[in-house]
Formats: sequence, structure tokens, C-alpha cells
Amino acid sequence: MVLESLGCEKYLNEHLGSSCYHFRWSKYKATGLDDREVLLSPHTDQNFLTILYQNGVNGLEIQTKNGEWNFVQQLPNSFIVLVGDSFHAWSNGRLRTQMHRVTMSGFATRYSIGIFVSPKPWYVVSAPDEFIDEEHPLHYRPFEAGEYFEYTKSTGAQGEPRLKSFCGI
Ligand SMILES: O=C(O)CCC(=O)C(=O)O
Ligand SMILES: [Fe+2]
Repeated sequence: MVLESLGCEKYLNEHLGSSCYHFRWSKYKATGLDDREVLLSPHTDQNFLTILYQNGVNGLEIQTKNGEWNFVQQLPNSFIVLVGDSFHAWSNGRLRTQMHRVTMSGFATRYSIGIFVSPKPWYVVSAPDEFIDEEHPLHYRPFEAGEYFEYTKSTGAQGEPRLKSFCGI
């Protein structure tokens, strides 16, 4: 669907063949506090896409461009989809990687399940020609996903600044 919205369905097979999928089930214990506490620090995911489902207890927050944190209100029978750094780089910045965190308060425990779609380590993340023109020059040099994943361990930066310091042009 995302590739379709970019008019790039032709890359679907390439992505399917070069992606791996991790499943994570997370439990965020009720804090019993009135004030919200940060249980998962602000970060961007390094991967292509993260697909999340939660048990009706809000907690995931996305940072807006002006730095505010907004709760993600999950609609019934829907999934939350987050764009990761690799997809941001592949789309030459058209898809925005999203800074997010989890905060909790009160007495309800939150459960989330996530499917993390990541490029295989050998996959070279390289923006296709469709995304590059005079108005949109290439932002990131092509890179091997595995090298970027290693790099993320050595820096506290997240998202666009992390990509820029790794492979920015
Ligand atoms: O549990 C959530 O809603 C978010 C989890 C998350 O951001 C992550 O595991 O990277
Ligand atoms: Fe995340």
C-alpha cells in the first residue's frame, strides 16, 4: 500500500525478497502514578516499517515537527504503521521517519504487538531514480543496511540526524 501510494509498486518484489520480519510482544506495566512516565525512550526505528497493535490502552506518542508529543489514537480494527529510517532514506526523504516513545500513567497495563519489517543486512538502501530530480537531490548515499544497523549502536542520535551523519550528502 505504501509503495502504491508512492507510485512505486514495481519495487514490491524487490522489497519482499530483501526484507525480514521480527515479531515483538511488549508489556508496559501500569505505573499507578498520575503523572505520565516515559517507559520507552524517544527513538526512530532503523527499519523499513513497523506495524503495531495495542490493547486499547494508549501510550504510544509521536513527536510532531514542532517538537510536541501526540498520542496515537488507534482506531478499532486498525494497525499503527510507523516509517523507519531505512524507508525514509530509500524514499529520499518522501516518507518521514517518526520519532516516537511510550509513556504510561494510571492502573491499566498496556500490551502491544509489533511486526518490524527490516531490510536484510546485505540489502543496499538506495533511492530509486523516481525520487531524485533537481528539486529533490539525493539526500543519502546508498548504504548497506547492516552497516547502518551497526552504526546506530555507536551514536545516541536518532532518525534524520543519525542518517545524515552516517551517509548524508
Ligand atoms: O510498544 C509500542 O507501541 C512501541 C514499540 C516500539 O516503538 C519499538 O519497539 O520500537
Ligand atoms: Fe519503535
